[in-house]
Amino acid sequence: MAGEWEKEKNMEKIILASGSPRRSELLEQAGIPFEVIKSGAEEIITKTEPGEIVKELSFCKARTVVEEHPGCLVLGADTIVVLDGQVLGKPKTKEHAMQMLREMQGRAHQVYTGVTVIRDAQTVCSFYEKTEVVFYPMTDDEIRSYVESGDCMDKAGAYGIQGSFAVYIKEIHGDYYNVMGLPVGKLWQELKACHIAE
Ligand SMILES: Cc1cn([C@H]2C[C@H](O)[C@@H](COP(=O)(O)OP(=O)(O)OP(=O)(O)O)O2)c(=O)[nH]c1=O
Repeated sequence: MAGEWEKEKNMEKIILASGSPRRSELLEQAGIPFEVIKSGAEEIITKTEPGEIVKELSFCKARTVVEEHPGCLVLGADTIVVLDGQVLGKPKTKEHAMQMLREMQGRAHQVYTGVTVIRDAQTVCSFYEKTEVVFYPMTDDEIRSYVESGDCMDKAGAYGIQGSFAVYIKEIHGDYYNVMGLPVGKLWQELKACHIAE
């Protein structure tokens, strides 16, 4: 029985223009056939609204890969954290990570992931998903110890919901997988709506 669910979906293979191991893991888990070709896109932001920013960045990532792979379906994605209207990307240093996590104490923040799927010059779909997250209060020692573990350095907002940081997650409103970097449920709905998947 389980085998039925583990089977790869019957659809065209997607090129995942992302080096994020989480995104690969989620596509794998969903049974969506893919291969990874990392994008070297420069992340230039011209938008101001968070949903538009992540859509724009996901498009940039997909576009650089599609140029080298004409005719292929290419997926780009980007995740940011927004705290009181301020965009937080990945921390630049451990001190920066500590500062972000301290600022996120006692208030909700929003995680936005934008996804763009393109083929040649045609945008197949482009959307974003927003999830609200609230942490349990953390002492400065707990923040330091988490940051020292190094888990935070490659993640927007300086934490990974899917790892040891899980013990500090108090509330989540919306799609968990969106926080991890890819809203696979919404992606699947979009792929079905444009007849890429059935
Ligand atoms: C908030 C949060 C983010 N993240 C990750 C997802 C993304 O990989 C990363 C945000 O950085 P991104 O710039 O979106 O992606 P990336 O640099 O990892 O990969 P690429 O640019 O090649 O596509 O943060 C988690 O894994 N867990 C979390 O809880």
